[in-house]
Amino acid sequence: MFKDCFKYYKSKNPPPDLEKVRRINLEKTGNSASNFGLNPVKTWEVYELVDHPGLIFIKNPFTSIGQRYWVVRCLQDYSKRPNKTNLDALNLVPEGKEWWEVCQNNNNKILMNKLRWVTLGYHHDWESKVYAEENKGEFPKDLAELSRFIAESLNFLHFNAEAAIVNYYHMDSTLSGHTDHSEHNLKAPLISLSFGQTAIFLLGGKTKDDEPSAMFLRSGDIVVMSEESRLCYHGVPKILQMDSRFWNCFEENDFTNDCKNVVNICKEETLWKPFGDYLNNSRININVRQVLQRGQKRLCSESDEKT
Ligand SMILES: O=C(O)CCC(=O)C(=O)O
Ligand SMILES: [Fe+2]
Repeated sequence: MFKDCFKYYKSKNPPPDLEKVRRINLEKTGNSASNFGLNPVKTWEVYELVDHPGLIFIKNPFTSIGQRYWVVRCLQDYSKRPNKTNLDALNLVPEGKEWWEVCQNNNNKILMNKLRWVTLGYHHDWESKVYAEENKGEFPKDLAELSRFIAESLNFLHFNAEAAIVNYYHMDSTLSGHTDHSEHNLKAPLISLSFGQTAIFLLGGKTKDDEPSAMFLRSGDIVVMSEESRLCYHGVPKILQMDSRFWNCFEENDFTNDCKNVVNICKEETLWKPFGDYLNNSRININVRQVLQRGQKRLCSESDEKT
């Protein structure tokens, strides 16, 4: 069922329907939203899918400059060593140099499209499907704070961002149906942020036989997978071209943040241009997870588990 649906959306351009949703009213009002490039919480449009309890959708709560901020972080900063990327195995970026810098200096479009994922914090080993203590990098403080702010706004308290996968999609990229089950803490929600071109997102059930629902994920949209939906199959069969109004509409300009050089790039059109050019044919998804149970200090390494 999931596979058939995946193929259907991959080959056609059907509009997904998202009719069966219920609106959620948030009682919370966070003051620090603007520090993260978010509009005030009281203006957020938040929905839960009726057929998938626990799947929460926040319709683009970001300001344009806020969207730009996270895009610059993903392209220029999170892609840097020692964070692990799919490029590590390919030896395409010379020692001492960084991917984004090399792409810009040589206008290297081929290399630009080769980056598919970066992991932050605990690295998820795709082969063994485990997170290991030895494989841990530093988790970016700004992304951890953004994630906690989003979680708390939805009443998920004490969310600790410990791992993230940043997925970089181009117009022909897909992500096949899977569940995210390697985290030790499966009660904590999974927070997914999308920027750039639009994705068709499929959300199925606990098995591949359940019929999935399809929805558009546009630039700035946030999906939170929690409770019953936390372990459901999901995937991205198609990326669709969108216009760039989401990150180019400057009605506001009061964004301040510790990363002054990033904010400066977001506000200066000439500095922003290469990032905007990338985004015109790409989608970036940041998928944030809590790995540990609350109170658990560290993961057991494999040898600990055996003894
Ligand atoms: O790109 C997306 O919207 C989903 C990404 C995802 O499911 C994952 O990284 O596990
Ligand atoms: Fe996933």
